Amino acid sequence: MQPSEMFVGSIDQGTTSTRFLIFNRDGEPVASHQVEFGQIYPHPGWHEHDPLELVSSVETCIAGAVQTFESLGHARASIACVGITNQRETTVVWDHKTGEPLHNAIVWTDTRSQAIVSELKARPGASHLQSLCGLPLSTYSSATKLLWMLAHVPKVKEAFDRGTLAFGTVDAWLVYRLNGGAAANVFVSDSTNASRTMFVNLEKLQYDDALLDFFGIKGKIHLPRIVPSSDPEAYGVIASGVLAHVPIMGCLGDQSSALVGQKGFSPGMAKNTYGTGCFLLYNVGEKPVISKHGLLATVAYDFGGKPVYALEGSIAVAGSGVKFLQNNLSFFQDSEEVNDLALTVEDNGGCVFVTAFSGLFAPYWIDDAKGTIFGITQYTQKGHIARATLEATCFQTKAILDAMEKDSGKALSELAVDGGMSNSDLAMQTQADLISIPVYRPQMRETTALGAAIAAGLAVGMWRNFAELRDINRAGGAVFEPQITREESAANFGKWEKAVRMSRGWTGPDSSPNKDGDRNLDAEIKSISHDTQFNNMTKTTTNGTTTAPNESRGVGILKAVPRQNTSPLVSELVTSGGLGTTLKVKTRTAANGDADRNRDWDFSPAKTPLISVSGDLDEADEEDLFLELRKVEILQKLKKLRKLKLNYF
Ligand SMILES: Nc1ncnc2c1ncn2[C@@H]1O[C@H](COP(=O)(O)OP(=O)(O)O)[C@@H](O)[C@H]1O
Ligand SMILES: O=P(O)(O)OC[C@H](O)CO
Repeated sequence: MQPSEMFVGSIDQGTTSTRFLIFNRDGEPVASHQVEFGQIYPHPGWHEHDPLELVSSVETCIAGAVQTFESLGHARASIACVGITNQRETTVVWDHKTGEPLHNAIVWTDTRSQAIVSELKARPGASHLQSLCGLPLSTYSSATKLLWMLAHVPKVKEAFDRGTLAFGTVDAWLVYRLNGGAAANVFVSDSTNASRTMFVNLEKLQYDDALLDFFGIKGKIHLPRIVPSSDPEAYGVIASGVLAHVPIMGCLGDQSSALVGQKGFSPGMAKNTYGTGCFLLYNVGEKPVISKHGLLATVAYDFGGKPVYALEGSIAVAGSGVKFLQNNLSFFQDSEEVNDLALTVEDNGGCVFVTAFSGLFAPYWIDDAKGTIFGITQYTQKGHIARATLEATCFQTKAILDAMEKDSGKALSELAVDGGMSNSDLAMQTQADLISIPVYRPQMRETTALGAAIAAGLAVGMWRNFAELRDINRAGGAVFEPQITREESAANFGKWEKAVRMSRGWTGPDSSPNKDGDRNLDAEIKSISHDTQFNNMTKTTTNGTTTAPNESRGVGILKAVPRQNTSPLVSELVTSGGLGTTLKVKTRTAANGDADRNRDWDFSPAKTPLISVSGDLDEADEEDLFLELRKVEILQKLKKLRKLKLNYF
């Protein structure tokens, strides 16, 4: 078949719906089919999918789109191959022998592993994970979801003990099942998906023994082989249905796929996809960049040569906020109505909605926040809440762009967008206003599906190189220019940042006001935990002398200096005396020896009111410790102590 006669199918398995699109060589979708599937919310903060329903939704979409394709006069045989793109991190476990799932998939938004995350953060080696795999420890990654299942689902633990437990992200599960399951046993995952598990070394794109060891699964679980995102052999062939025998040749996590679909092939190019969540990926070239400002390092795409990496800003709630207004609050019947509802009012009327349904992801990583609406009065209408919902994603995008600029040293000149919520003109205008650069929205917004089609199409020779993709989806886009000043934008953003600070700690211990004014201190502690970076820390000995951190031993008081040195309560907190008790932090010698000593903190403030630190501390140790102490729970302990005292042995 000549490349010009070929079509390529693309399975787009998203968080709320599945689609199958068939693209021609001009990158135009000629036929498609989409279905929504069940969202299972067993408890607050839990979110599951039925793995078998995910597979059947794919099969339904393939059948529906192929039927349309044929009704348009095309031959099924002209579909040369299929690509897959999928929701990332969502964790599926099945029995390697039978191919049957052992539990519902735990979706990327699910926060049930919060306690596991806290426990893992206190383990030796925790502070080094991000430099290996690019991801912070959080409820978001697959690893903590898997550990939750091992701890709480007997069937999963039994399979683990028997040695028959298979783990995969959605791509691996779909490829496995579409190939026929256990009989064919095609068990692979592409690098962009595999790198979201926390099990993979980001530079080598292979499982990392230190990471597997850390999570306690080394050699005990069946993991998919990691393969390039575009490969004519690795992904096997569809075993049954209307596309039986058609090969699968490409696979990309959906956010990587959208970057490819937007043709973000050069370093410095970025895209922001407003789907269920919202994800900004910035191409950084052939070396990963480990963020210092709350972003993730991830694989942009891996087409067989050198992999290309991206900095990623992940926002947990975007379109799902719109769905919440629709399904939970009955504000409207269809997502697209949010735009008109928001336009019934001139502005947000003073409302700020921190849509922290899953805590807040990048760049904040606050797992003890929950969704909170600030500024409600008798004046508030549905329209204000609708606006505040759209604005929440735009504010977080602004925070991510600021962080990205700090990490990369470069500012974006334009933001390319796509995904369901990008259909809202108001949301995109708001976005341009808040980030003070133009927002470009292509005419064809199925860029996620297009990315997987490109990955597969490159493998089959439908396109030979990136140059041949140049004209795809170039015409007819819309540009949203900023319409407010930078000062107005900064004022709006300041309000958002305040709301973020105030949403912290909701799932932490409750506290009530008392006559000592604890309530004010509580609020201040929350803001300290956010505002204070603790990297200007000084250590003051009991006689008041300030010393370099690694010089002294004996008893000392660590003094946290706020970033702009403006919060008087910080010094009150550390110097005003109080109960004189100390909290206890034990350091453990890391398994891999001296280099790691004292860098991990094992403490349980609930059990002991004493912090003591054994061994030598260098500056990095103290910084690590204080990152831990930023946790609101700990700071609330400090509130009682009014002083933090560290014992050095
Ligand atoms: N016109 C619209 N305005 C605002 N939000 C929309 C609109 N159309 C769809 N959405 C939102 O976009 C999301 C679906 O986008 P999509 O890119 O298909 O996401 P996913 O791949 O995560 O399933 C839904 O959460 C929906 O509420
Ligand atoms: O379903 P989406 O499009 O919001 O994407 C989900 C992401 O892949 C989660 O990391």
